[in-house]
Amino acid sequence: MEYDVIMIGSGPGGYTGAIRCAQLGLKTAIIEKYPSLGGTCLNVGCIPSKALLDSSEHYYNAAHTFAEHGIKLEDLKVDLPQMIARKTNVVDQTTKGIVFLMKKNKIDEIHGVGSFVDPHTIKITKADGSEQTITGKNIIIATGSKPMSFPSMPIDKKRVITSTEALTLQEVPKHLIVIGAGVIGAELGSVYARLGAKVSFVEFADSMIPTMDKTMGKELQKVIKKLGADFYFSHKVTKVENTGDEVVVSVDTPKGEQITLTGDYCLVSVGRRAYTDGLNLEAAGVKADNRGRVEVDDYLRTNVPHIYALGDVIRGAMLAHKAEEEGTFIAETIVGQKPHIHYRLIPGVVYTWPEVAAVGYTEEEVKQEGIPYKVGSFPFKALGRARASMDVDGLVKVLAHKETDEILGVHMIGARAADMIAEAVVAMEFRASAEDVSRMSHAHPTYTEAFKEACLAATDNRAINM
Ligand SMILES: Cc1cc2nc3c(=O)[nH]c(=O)nc-3n(C[C@H](O)[C@H](O)[C@H](O)COP(=O)(O)OP(=O)(O)OC[C@H]3O[C@@H](n4cnc5c(N)ncnc54)[C@H](O)[C@@H]3O)c2cc1C
Repeated sequence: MEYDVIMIGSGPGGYTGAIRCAQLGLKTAIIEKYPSLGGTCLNVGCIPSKALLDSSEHYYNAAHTFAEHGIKLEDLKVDLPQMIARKTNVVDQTTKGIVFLMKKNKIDEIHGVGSFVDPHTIKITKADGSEQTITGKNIIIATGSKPMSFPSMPIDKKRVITSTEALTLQEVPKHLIVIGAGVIGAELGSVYARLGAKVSFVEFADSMIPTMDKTMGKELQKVIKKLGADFYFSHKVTKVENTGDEVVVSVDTPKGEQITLTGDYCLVSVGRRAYTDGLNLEAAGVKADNRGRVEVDDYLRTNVPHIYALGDVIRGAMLAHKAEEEGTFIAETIVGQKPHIHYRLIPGVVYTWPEVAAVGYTEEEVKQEGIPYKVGSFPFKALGRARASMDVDGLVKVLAHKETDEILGVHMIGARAADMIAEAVVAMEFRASAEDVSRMSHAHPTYTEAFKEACLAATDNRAINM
């Protein structure tokens, strides 16, 4: 065999796993069908969406909060093409960094569509039509996911768009209809709401971010409502039609009535599905489940023992850091180490402002599993630091075991929640109790005090109002 490991796909799971393989002395090749490395996350996902979220927050603050800080601006304008250009520049810099890391770790980078010829052989079809065939002792499928849609919502990439097109719009929509108020819909909807678009969320479930703790969805709705957005929960989209300059979205209400919403753009963000198109899994005998996800065991092995899979193409949360952990896990498994991933402790974040972040059980899950629990929560408006910065929206909610006080879940909405959740992950990895956290010193005044106070509240209702 030419390679110890062939990685198919260069997203966060693929490039992280390839680097760990190389660090462990395995001769590694990475195959990527696009000209740039980094996958969904770097090119059309995590990084560009965060770049636009930040730009839109700066604009919103300049327009709405600077005056109260005593900063006066005149003639404030949104220059969306410049925002998009900055985002593209951030993406380019980041993807170039991955190319550098491949070279540094002596990983062979091959561009083209990889497909199985047999369980050890991969054919790469390049953009110019030429082909190359390579063999590997181990093969890792890291081909990610693609946006989902339904036949009633045909994507035309002009007015009926997915997250990919929403990251490159050249004008701020007048009225953006977002189908699906999950993480991606909430983030991109809030970008354009902050830039001045009227945004309407149509969601089949009864709240925003429906897979997270219900309290978070309600709080997020309150802050997004302040941006002028409106919400159609428990509503079902039956038809989406591009009529030229407009998009008409037909919706069934919970009472069975039919209404139509008319906007200039419609973002379809109803989820993503595993991507294995063109891989020719059959030639290797690799099985996928009925949702198209590659089936893996606890070691991330497919039914063919030397073929592994990771990230969005397998079961579990579609998150970049989950894929990264799995890349490292597989590399270490191949060389006979005993790595560890604690799936329950993979945090989830929504990068709206304020941010939402969570780890562990939701309140709905502990109820469902019959785990005895208690709740402590603390509002941001009671934090000195939050008031000084005018970041008073949000709260921290801690779920702890009723008898042992072990922290079971932490849910935050508020400024810097995305960074603050790391403390909760560490605490839970070491099985800390709410009292353990409440007895650790947290600098004052900081946002992190909200976590300490929520733990105090969960321990014995001792939160101190700051
Ligand atoms: C708008 C948006 C925002 C997001 N924000 C976040 C966030 O903030 N945080 C977070 O954790 N997650 C976020 N995600 C999710 C995150 O992007 C994915 O979970 C992550 O990219 C999955 O990594 P992966 O390595 O499994 O696959 P991917 O990143 O999807 O990479 C797969 C790669 O495989 C390549 N490929 C596919 N088939 C072949 C083939 N046959 N041959 C060669 N190459 C192939 C693809 O071109 C792609 O480059 C976001 C997603 C979107 C869409």
